[in-house]
Amino acid sequence: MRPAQAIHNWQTDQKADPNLPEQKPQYVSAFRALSGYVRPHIWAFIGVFCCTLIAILSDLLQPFLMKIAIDDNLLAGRNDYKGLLTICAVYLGLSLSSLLFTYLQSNLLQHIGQSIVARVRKQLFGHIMKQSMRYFDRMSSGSLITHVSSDTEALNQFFSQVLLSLFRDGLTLLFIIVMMFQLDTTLALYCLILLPIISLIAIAFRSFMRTTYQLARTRLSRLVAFVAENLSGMNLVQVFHQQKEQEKQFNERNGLYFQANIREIRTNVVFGRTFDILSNLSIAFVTWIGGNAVLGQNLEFGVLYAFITYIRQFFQPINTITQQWNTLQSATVAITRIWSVFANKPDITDRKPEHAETQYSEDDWEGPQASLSIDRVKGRIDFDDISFSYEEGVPIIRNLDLHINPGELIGVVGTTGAGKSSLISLLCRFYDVREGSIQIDGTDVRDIPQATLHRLVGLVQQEPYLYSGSIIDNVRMFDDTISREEVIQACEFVGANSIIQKLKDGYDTKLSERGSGLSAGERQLISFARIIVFKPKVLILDEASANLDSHTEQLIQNALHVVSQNRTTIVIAHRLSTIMQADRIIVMSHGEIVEQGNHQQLLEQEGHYLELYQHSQGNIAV
Ligand SMILES: Nc1ncnc2c1ncn2[C@@H]1O[C@H](COP(=O)(O)OP(=O)(O)OP(=O)(O)O)[C@@H](O)[C@H]1O
Repeated sequence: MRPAQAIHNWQTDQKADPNLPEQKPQYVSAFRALSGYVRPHIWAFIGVFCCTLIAILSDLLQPFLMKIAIDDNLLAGRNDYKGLLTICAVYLGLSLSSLLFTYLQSNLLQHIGQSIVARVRKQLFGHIMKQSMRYFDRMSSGSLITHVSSDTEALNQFFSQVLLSLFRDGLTLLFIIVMMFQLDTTLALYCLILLPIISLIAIAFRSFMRTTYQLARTRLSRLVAFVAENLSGMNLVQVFHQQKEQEKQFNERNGLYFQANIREIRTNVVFGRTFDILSNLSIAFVTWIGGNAVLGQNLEFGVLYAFITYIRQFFQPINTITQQWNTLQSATVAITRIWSVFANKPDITDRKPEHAETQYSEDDWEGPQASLSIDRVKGRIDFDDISFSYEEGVPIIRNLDLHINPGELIGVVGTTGAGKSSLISLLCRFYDVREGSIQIDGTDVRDIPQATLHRLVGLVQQEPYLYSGSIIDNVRMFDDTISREEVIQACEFVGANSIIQKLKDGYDTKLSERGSGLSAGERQLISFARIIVFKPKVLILDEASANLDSHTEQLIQNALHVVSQNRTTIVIAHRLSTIMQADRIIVMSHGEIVEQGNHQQLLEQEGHYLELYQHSQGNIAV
């Protein structure tokens, strides 16, 4: 596959130069990485090349045509009106052709750029989705969002601006030089003296402008971060009457951004004018040298006219090419960053069955491990002497043994940081154990395809996540094969129906981001309904630690009761009242099980559980 080849190229290049700092543009490897994406569009690129060529030639033949009109017609005194009209018609045709082919070239290139970017973005998102939780622990969501949005956009700029400019402006410069030599070698050589001077000035200005541009961007991002922080902590700002202080800080940042912007605009204007002056000086220079030659009858007037026009056209491509240097730099950094995401292989993957050539999916889960069929799973869970740590040398769970019978309701309690959530993360295979094994009905979870495992094990999280969308879609997780009736039935089952009916549009009520229009308890009830419609064999509930009102708490208790029927259930409890009726309660401390038994037995042991119970009776959170 071509993108795979591109990634391979990128990885090879990284190995070849491992000491390069991450942010430094690596032009060669970036271009090599892109090659795999470019190949499918090769014919479109050839089309762009042809259009560009025709557009450039149409532009550059116009002064030449004027030269013919002046020297061969007007100054030759031939009074050839027909010839003049033909020249004017060809001139018009060339202008139209330039317009048409520039339009085609730009449209085609935009289309290629956007197609490549859409493909990279799709693959990038898919790749990120496959990463394990360990990866998300390391990567901030902010930087991942940047990779998927702005970095891919920088890729688009690479095609639509950098590539186009290198291509179009490079060719234009080349053709102008060829035309000049074609017209008059001496005058062309004089003009070439100007080329390095103009280029040096343009480069110097560009690098100065880059500094001012970066300063403005940095100040803008500080301003945006400040606004974002204030919006998310708005209640704190209001409670502590910080409005005036925050406004003062905002004004300071706003002022700095304003200054940076003004500096950027000024630099832009100075650069633009300097370029204009240089252009005029060059024209004056050519007019003086060329004018003398015309007066001495060593040069035709039409040639001088054409030269002056070419000199005018000479500046535009130099200006654009130097402008693209910044874009090229940021695009290559972006490409390097995108490919560093691609290069990261997910550390939790489905194991291949023996002798299989390809990664196996849930459909071919019929290997030696596949004696487990979803419908026949009873829900026995064995944690066999497991040990786990997030970071090397910092054990979180140590030699833990826990055997849960099918249909058992297990409560897990313990102090904060005891390792309760980590235990269920291992069962869901968000992480892999370092030692020991976890089995469902005797099959190691590492041998179960992840898609199947996540169908077997349903998780209601401490902070249930609701998506922007209707309640119906949130319950059935956008799976249209689940009918509206099934959703309503599930909601009735867990007692969420009466709450949903009271909402403005009932089941069609659109929830805002993360379901912020609902209370924590209501969100939990909806996620219970989700569990019911997906019918997992094992249910894990990481109970919300937030205080719920007694009515919602009762609703949740009832919901838990109904969803745990005939289903192995593990409840991580923050309120002991939730699990007092559990078949067995596990007490964890520092990654170990220190006590287990039912509520009464544990109270009688007069150990950790009793202590937690007494705390909870005193309304202190466990
Ligand atoms: N992603 C992570 N990376 C590194 N350390 C982590 C991570 N998640 C949890 N920990 C650490 O692992 C330990 C156990 O955390 P865990 O969340 O399993 O505890 P818990 O018993 O569920 O606590 P709580 O009751 O507060 O939710 C804690 O010391 C925590 O800081």
